[in-house]
Amino acid sequence: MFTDRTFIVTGGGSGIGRAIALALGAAGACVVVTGRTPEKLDETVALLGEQGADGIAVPTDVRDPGAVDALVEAAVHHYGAVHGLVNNAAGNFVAPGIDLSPNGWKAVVDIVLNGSFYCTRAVARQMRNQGTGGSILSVIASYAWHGHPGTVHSAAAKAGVLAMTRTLAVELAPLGIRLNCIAPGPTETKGAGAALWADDTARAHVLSSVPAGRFADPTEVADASLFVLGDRASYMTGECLTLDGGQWLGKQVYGQ
Ligand SMILES: CCCCCCCCCCC/C=C/C(=O)SCCNC(=O)CCNC(=O)[C@H](O)C(C)(C)COP(=O)(O)OP(=O)(O)OC[C@H]1O[C@@H](n2cnc3c(N)ncnc32)[C@H](O)[C@@H]1OP(=O)(O)O
Ligand SMILES: NC(=O)C1=CN([C@@H]2O[C@H](COP(=O)(O)OP(=O)(O)OC[C@H]3O[C@@H](n4cnc5c(N)ncnc54)[C@H](OP(=O)(O)O)[C@@H]3O)[C@@H](O)[C@H]2O)C=CC1
Repeated sequence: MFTDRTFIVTGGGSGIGRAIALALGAAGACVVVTGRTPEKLDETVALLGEQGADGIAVPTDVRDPGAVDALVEAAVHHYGAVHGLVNNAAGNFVAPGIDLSPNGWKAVVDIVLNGSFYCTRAVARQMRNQGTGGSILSVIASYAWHGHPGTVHSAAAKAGVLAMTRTLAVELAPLGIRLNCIAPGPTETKGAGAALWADDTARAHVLSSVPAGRFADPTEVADASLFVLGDRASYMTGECLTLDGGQWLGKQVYGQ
């Protein structure tokens, strides 16, 4: 289903982004992984190579719109076209909003909301030029709609990404470009562990909020992402697929 298609995956050097990149590669796609740390991207490309898949690393800071344009140009230069984008790059930490500095707010909003817009805009322009259509997936979180104490920057930014997705889904549908979100629940990654549940108490607290009683594995998020990105979801746009073990429906997110 993904053969002869090229996908850009931001934050593709770790965690969920790497799992999505590897799943896309296993399904036949050419994968352009991006992020700020070249070594992590090179590791993903090596893993793609081990499974017989084709991928390249293009280090980019998604906060820089010029660098994002250059990322898309590099993908086109190497593979000839771009058919999909996964907005996965993110920053996060726990801080009460009242104590958050303007720069702390900006650090997260710049990566999550502004970065996702710059990437979406650049890739959609390329798809328009190609006349091919395409599929864009943004990784958000259910606190985009219910909020969460301690992560006002990320919750607000993810809510912005959801609104961006729904708005552009309508604008870009005539061009054959679909935009959707996926909202994973707590997922076992080093990045989220360090940012959100760094000690055993915090980890147990997060776990207690998940009716399914466990964290997600990044491969589970990747499997669902491939469904949304691929042709089996060809009439799905402006939507958000939640896979969180029942966490937000359980309404225990705010418990102490
Ligand atoms: C209680 C929460 C439980 C929630 C459970 C809900 C279910 C799960 C849903 C989870 C959804 C989302 C998950 C994720 O997003 S996980 C992704 C985690 N990965 C990363 O964060 C990787 C990338 N991270 C970073 O790059 C950095 O952490 C950062 C975002 C900070 C950006 O780095 P940068 O180098 O650009 O920024 P600086 O270090 O220069 O800092 C900029 C300002 O931010 C302030 N800051 C940074 N860390 C903290 C902190 N821990 N507390 C307060 N303030 C912080 C820093 O001081 C700078 O501000 P000032 O200049 O004013 O000092
Ligand atoms: N794990 C979880 O529980 C959940 C995660 N999510 C979302 O899933 C996505 C992946 O998170 P996860 O895998 O857990 O965490 P990671 O920390 O592993 O992933 C974040 C990635 O973003 C990249 N990144 C950060 N800042 C930038 C930047 N300015 N430019 C380009 N790349 C950047 C990082 O690479 P580098 O630092 O090298 O740039 C890293 O690869 C995020 O969008 C997160 O919000 C959603 C719900 C739950």
